[in-house]
Amino acid sequence: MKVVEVLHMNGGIGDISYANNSLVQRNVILMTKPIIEQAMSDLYCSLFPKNLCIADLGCSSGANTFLVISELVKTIEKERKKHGFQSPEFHFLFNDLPSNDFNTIFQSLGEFEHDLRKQFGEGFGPCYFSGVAGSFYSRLFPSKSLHFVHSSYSVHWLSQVPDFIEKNKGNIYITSTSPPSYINAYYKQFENDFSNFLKYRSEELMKGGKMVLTFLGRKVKILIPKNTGLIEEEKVDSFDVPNYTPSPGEVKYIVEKEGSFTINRLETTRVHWNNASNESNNGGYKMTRCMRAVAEPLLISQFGPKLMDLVFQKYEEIISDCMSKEKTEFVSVTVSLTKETD
Ligand SMILES: C[S@@+](CC[C@H](N)C(=O)[O-])C[C@H]1O[C@@H](n2cnc3c(N)ncnc32)[C@H](O)[C@@H]1O
Repeated sequence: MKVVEVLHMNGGIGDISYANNSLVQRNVILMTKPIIEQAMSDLYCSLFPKNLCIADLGCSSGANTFLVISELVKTIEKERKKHGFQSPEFHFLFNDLPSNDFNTIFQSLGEFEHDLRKQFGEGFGPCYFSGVAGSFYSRLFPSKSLHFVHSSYSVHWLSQVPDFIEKNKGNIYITSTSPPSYINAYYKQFENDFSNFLKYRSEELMKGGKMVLTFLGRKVKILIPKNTGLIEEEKVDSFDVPNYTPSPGEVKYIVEKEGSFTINRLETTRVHWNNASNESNNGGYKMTRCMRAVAEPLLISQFGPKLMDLVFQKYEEIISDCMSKEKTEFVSVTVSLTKETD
């Protein structure tokens, strides 16, 4: 499987689209808002740039990327008014893999810019928007061209499924019974990918530039339905999900080992699944739609489209049962970084 070609969220604005099922990710962004705000305000007040270049990496196709941008703009507008400066020229860069539904973003840009102008009034901007298709595990932008990089719930996706010595029979992801060599292969892949990510961003960010990254972190109970005979066993055994949920310690270790960035903040947040889906009764249904919007294209690439309704029906049963019995929560790890050197 070539992750770069296969991975994307469900596009469009339909029932099972990412755009309509990304409330969990929205709530995560809202929870990490103070960290994003502080990083942006520190950056603005140390450089007072006249042109400001901001990139959202793994932006997908929903409104969450606009939420991040408008929060960043709010912080900058507040600070520049306080200091009596003119509004900077904004350049916003939306990045995702080539198969992402960029059209949904582009079609919303007019309305988004109109809302920004309405909110910030005379003297705001101008704003320029660009879509950048490509993997963030490669160079995406010119050297020292960026002031600020944001990425939420994206960098835990790996560039590839690692090479395994031992298979993880009957499962498509790490579970408590996975062989240690399988878990280690995932960690090594994450370490390699995240180090490359840091290296490329350090080349693209200017001195004093900042980056806030949020990962889906460890300690989440992994709810993957055991194969119940719906799908041939060999197909399950030959498929592994290309993502790794790191612990805060692992993030810290890799950032320090790579050496290009200083850590300003490293925080863990927890979002209860019922809060995450804004539902107290129908949480299982909502969470299933959210998972489907994220995972379906990947699953279709291995198992075909026919069984998807049935697979997610089963998933909903398991997840609803689990949510009714125990505390189910997402753990997010957020790190705020500065590139101190030239
Ligand atoms: C769960 S979505 C998060 C979207 C958005 N940031 C949010 O918080 O709602 C993860 C996104 O990361 C993108 N992604 C994964 N690996 C990537 C890579 N190597 N380069 C660029 N984007 C990637 C996926 O295509 C997907 O759109």
